[in-house]
Amino acid sequence: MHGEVTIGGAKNSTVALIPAAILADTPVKFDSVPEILDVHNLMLILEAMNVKSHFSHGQLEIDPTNIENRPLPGDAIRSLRASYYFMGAMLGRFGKAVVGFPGGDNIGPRPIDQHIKGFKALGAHVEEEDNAVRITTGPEGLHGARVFFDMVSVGATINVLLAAVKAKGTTIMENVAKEPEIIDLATFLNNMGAHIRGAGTDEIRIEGVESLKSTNTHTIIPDRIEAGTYLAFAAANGDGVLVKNVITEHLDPFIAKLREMGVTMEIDEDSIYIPGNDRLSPVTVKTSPFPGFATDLQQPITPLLMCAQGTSKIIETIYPKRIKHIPEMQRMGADISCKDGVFTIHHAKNLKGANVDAGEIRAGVALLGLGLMAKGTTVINNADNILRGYDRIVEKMRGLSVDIELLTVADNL
Ligand SMILES: CC(=O)N[C@H]1[C@@H](OP(=O)(O)OP(=O)(O)OC[C@H]2O[C@@H](n3ccc(=O)[nH]c3=O)[C@H](O)[C@@H]2O)O[C@H](CO)[C@@H](O)[C@@H]1O
Ligand SMILES: C=C(OP(=O)(O)O)C(=O)O
Repeated sequence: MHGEVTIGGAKNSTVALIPAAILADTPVKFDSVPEILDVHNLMLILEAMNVKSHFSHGQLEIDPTNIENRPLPGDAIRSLRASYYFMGAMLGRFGKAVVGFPGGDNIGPRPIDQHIKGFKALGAHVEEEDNAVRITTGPEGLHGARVFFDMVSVGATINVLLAAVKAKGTTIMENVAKEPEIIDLATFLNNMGAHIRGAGTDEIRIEGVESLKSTNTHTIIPDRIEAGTYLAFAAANGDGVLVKNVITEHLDPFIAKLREMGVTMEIDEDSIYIPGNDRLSPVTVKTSPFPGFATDLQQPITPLLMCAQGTSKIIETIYPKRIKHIPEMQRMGADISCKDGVFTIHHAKNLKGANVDAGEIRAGVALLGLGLMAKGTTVINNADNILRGYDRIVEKMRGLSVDIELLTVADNL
């Protein structure tokens, strides 16, 4: 790999910002929007609610002024995890919501009990029916409340925040997630008149407001997981790769791990250059909520760990069943195993290209990374899972001299 790559807007911000847009009483505009399947599926959901949207060259305009509370399309809802943000957003907008159970990556059980606990604390009535969640409120609508989350959850923090932003009175959410994407969402809402304080700390305080109005374009923060993916691949296969549009602070634990492995990096204000060809040491990676090492980067860093002289370990504490890549990597000749959420990764000697399956987004991209190191051609089936969240990945990889081709294209991309 050789050349430059520019990181796109964060998937996990974008998929929260789009549902949040329906809380506005004006059209809203986003910039630096990634070209990913999740965005197209969220646009289909908006369309079903009579919300017009237009997406071109990284600019997304959404006009929720004629929104109607209509049933949402099941296929689009099931195509991504973040469709559940319509629960909080529709509650905030209409005081009621019926949303099908979400899809998203197949990475083991993903309960939403904390989201529901938060909605109930705000005064909502929640019922589960026919694979959907029906949430209603009385004539008074939602009211502010104190919510203590039993575990740190990105999704529950965002969903309850979306519901609370227009609720009457003060909401205090404790033990919340601190991910940069939550700060991005709060910034967008505050710029429209919301009163959210503490995003990025473990307590968020919201004073409900009556109306939200957009007056400027919101530029989405760069995707730290996309950046980490390219950095890991560059360190494994690179011959001079510059990764641009990076907020390096968002990648602190990842960069620290690369450093511990012995990866040479030239870190600038908003870019990182990796010369490549370093002799690498094995490490132990333990995933945890931000500011810890992101679970979404444990699979993308795996091919790099196979370049180290020795045995590395990954301890996956968030999704111990996030293992879809393992049998596929074994078929490519990798010496990797997993027991109870602990992955053991040995130095790889004789990797060979194979026909493999992208079981989910990060498993898929990790196979792509391993394919770069393997002899021969790798064919990745179900590549839609990668396209769910990696902005123009084929184009970007080609720009880094990778010989890659998209064989079938999803209908709605
Ligand atoms: C769209 C989006 O932003 N997705 C990200 C989000 O997913 P998501 O928001 O689904 O992940 P959470 O932070 O909610 O999950 C963290 C942990 O809490 C558990 N949990 C969560 C909610 C709940 O009500 N009950 C419960 O038990 C989950 O099973 C998991 O073990 O954060 C994950 C953890 O950083 C990332 O891997 C995903 O990329
Ligand atoms: C798990 C992920 O996404 P989602 O929550 O959208 O399934 C991910 O981005 O790695």
